[in-house]
Amino acid sequence: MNPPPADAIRLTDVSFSYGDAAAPAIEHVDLRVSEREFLGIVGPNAGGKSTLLKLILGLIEPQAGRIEVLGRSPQSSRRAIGYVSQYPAFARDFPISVEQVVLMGRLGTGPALGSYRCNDRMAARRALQEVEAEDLAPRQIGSLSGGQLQRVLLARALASEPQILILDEPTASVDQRLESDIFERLRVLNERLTILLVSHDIAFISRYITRVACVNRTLVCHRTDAIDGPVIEALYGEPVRRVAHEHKL
Ligand SMILES: Nc1ncnc2c1ncn2[C@@H]1O[C@H](COP(=O)(O)OP(=O)(O)OP(=O)(O)O)[C@@H](O)[C@H]1O
Repeated sequence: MNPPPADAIRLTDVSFSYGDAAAPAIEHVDLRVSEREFLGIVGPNAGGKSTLLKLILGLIEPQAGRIEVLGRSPQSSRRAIGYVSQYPAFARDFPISVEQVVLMGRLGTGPALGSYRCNDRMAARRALQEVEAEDLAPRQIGSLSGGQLQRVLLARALASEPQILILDEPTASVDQRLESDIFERLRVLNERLTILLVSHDIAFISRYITRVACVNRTLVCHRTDAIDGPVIEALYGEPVRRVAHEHKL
């Protein structure tokens, strides 16, 4: 019998509050994500989804509980995570080429500072090939369509050759055809990468994910085979954005 897959991410009784905020953003959260799992993360606005991602990325530290990423602290594993944010961290009219944007994904992956090395350029090219956007390399970033930009941002995350990919609403600004296109790519990438994906649309993502974590200060996981098709409709009726979503402690 094959051994069960190792945990890529493990949170044990994690709580986090911002400054002197009255209520914690995340409270008593337990979560285990296996290697090569594709986990969806849903929840209402201000439910704590981005806070959960920031904790896993090691950008903030919990006041209570323990987080392990690939068996180490989130800070030690930071380079093993590729991250696609909801909004690009640069102005669309900044005069920079697609290749240079994807190369940014190599920053911090090696000892050299300043100029990129040959293997950085090769990794950037491989990442662009993987999202079928090689021909976009010389284009100015500002000239891309929303769907092309999304693919380039995915390539930037892949350029660091990560083991885990984390995406925060990657398809928020693209239409449904492009959304399906991105998700088909993620399905292929999931054969070798663990993927965590924040979305407001559980009905759509349930075709691709194995489990969904509902975050509303606390966290509850559901297997998608248990909440498929008509059950999703019955549970949510419409996108989670509009659903009052309470967890009992
Ligand atoms: N930097 C911050 N300082 C203080 N409070 C914050 C900060 N970032 C988030 N919060 C608060 O923490 C709570 C959780 O926010 P978070 O951004 O994690 O939710 P979210 O589920 O990602 O929301 P959305 O779907 O609207 O993006 C909210 O009450 C929010 O106001």
